[in-house]
Amino acid sequence: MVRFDGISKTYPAYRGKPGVNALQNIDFAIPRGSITGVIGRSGAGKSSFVRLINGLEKPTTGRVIVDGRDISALAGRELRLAQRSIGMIFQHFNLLSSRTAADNIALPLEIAGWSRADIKTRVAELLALVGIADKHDRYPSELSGGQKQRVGIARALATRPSVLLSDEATSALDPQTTRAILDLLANINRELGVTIVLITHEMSVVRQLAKEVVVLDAGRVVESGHVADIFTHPKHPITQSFLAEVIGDSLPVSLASRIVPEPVVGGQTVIRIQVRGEGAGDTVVARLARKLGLDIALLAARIDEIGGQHVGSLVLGIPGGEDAVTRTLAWLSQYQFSAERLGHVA
Ligand SMILES: Nc1ncnc2c1ncn2[C@@H]1O[C@H](COP(=O)(O)OP(=O)(O)OP(=O)(O)O)[C@@H](O)[C@H]1O
Repeated sequence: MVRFDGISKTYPAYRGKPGVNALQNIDFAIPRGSITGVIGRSGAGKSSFVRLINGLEKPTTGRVIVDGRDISALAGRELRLAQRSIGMIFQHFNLLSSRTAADNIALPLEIAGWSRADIKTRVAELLALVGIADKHDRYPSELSGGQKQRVGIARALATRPSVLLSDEATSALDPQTTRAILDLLANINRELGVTIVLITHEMSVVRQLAKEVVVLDAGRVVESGHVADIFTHPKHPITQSFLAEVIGDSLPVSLASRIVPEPVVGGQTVIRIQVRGEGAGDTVVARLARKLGLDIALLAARIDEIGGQHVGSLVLGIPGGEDAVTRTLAWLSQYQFSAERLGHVA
């Protein structure tokens, strides 16, 4: 388990630049064996958050406890020993270009003083684990981005850490390779029980891999919890904006161009319903049409899945004038669907 106890981090003023409160008043626990996504805009404090976990930064106040030990109080040899149980992978892989894949993976083991024979066995094991056993003697320049990140993952896991930190590890990869690397990380979490903490600005990464999420804004934790709960009921504007990246709130152009502000005789009122929760949107149109006896039109729909829950929106055309719209909105609010009026179409 990783625990932040009353953490704040201030970078001091430097060469005329003012000091920065990068993290403030953070009390937070990351459960053992979980996959936790840390999201936030640029400068929110994500990197500071993970650098505190592996002791690369010291907190200004508070303690960071990793597996029962106060990592923030350690220095020198004690810190280096503790850091063996915390692996890290990076956006640009950080491999040594003069070393083969195998020798890159061997590096932390050499530093930890393993014997040559043990290193050989362990490196072979790790190359197989990350699916590149055939790349043993390849140099980084001979590997694809995905293969380089596999080497990075193998190196990070070499000393059998209990925590793996990922700093935008898939940001430099194409979507297909990203998916493969995220699948690999999910397997590693499942099979080795390694706690994974991943910084990302990409919602698709959180959606595919994380079970828990921490939302940082201006150095504070503004929301945290299960991915499904947070994204079916996002409270903070930052969380809502991340969600909007996935489900979008733009209408199809052909529909948007038809919507007018004033009612159209014989036309429809356009409303948008937010869909949140498992199966939430499946039957709403049919139930609404049946209950109110209206020929409701489904004008647009976008539903996605996050943490096994549906999130998205349905855009409906309600015929029959103001009375029908009022009855529709009343019915929707009774079933806790939030709805907004977008205008009218002919
Ligand atoms: N070593 C440092 N010295 C001074 N200020 C720093 C240092 N590292 C980070 N900061 C500042 O602290 C704040 C938080 O930075 P941090 O890198 O933790 O955020 P981030 O969310 O990871 O951002 P990004 O997504 O852009 O990497 C920013 O205002 C940044 O400029």
